[in-house]
Amino acid sequence: MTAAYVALEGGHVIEGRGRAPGTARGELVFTTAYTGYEESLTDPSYEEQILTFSYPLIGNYGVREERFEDDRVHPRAVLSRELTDDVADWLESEGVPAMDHLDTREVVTDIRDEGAMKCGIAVGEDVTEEDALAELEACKEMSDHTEIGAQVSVDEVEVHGAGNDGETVALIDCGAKGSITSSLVERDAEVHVLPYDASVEDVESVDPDVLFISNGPGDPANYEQAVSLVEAFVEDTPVAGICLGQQIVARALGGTTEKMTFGHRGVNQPVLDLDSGRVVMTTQNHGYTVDEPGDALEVSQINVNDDTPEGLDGVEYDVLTRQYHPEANPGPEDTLDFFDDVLEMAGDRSQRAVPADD
Ligand SMILES: NC(=O)CC[C@H](N)C(=O)O
Repeated sequence: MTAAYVALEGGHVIEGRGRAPGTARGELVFTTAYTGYEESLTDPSYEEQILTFSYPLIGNYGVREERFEDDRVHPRAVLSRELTDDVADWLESEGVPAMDHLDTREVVTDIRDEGAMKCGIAVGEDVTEEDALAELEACKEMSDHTEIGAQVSVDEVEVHGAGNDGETVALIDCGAKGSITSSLVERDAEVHVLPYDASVEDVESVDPDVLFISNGPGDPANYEQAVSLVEAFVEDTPVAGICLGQQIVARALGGTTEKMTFGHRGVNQPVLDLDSGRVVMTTQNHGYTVDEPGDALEVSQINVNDDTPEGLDGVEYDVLTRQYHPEANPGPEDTLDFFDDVLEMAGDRSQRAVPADD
């Protein structure tokens, strides 16, 4: 049996069974999702994290590329009670260490008590506890990954749905899940995917009907350029955001963000819409949250478990954001109408922009 050790912040080491070799370090988090492991493992928002699945059996319906949200696995390592060979082989081929046969209830309880924490992992024929502890020692705080956007963004502009007759979207790619783009293209939008550090001129050259800030990994405080884009465009152009995007929009408009203890990661987070009184089940993956939205934004939706802001509306400006993942993938599709609402908001703008008859 291949040896496997995971070292938690504070030095507690847990032994398991090696399933994919290698050493790694990252912020230890857990998801409660019981399906959707292909989507979660390819979600760029897990960059620089080590993902623990609390559901005990992962991989029982194989690995299919059409489910991927990006072209590679993003967590630095994977912990599970039981991983199937399909998933273990996939992770090995991606160079992502994985272990199973450990008590993931213990790991999840530690994270819930102590918060998302630094972690080191070592898996292989000859590895020792010390190898996992050395990784832990070298692990950085998530907020110290200041260039994390560059690790996950496109390098060049990509256009999806070219020639579609719907709205034009400038999607700032801070680590966007593929299904955000496809949800927009399915609704006839032409989506210009721009790098996370795109300039005001880059966005102007697209002349978008809506500026859309994507999800992404790490601390929203490390996305200053995206914050300045929202500041530059919000008076004249509708603005939308998902997850990291909500946090960036809030920071741009006078709000603040903070780190949560262990965050929300799963596919059954209940969210209350304050206007309609309707509760929807949502997919989530975040460790930061909007603390104060600021005067320019009002909270439209809250998390039923802890009252944190799940949706923000502009008070004067056309702004619509969600902390959860309305595109699902994985998870429930209760919230896909967010994309209709965003494109309707964008359409109102493009109609305003039509020159008056003379
Ligand atoms: N899915 C996301 O966009 C995550 C946002 C941010 N990195 C957080 O952890 O809160």
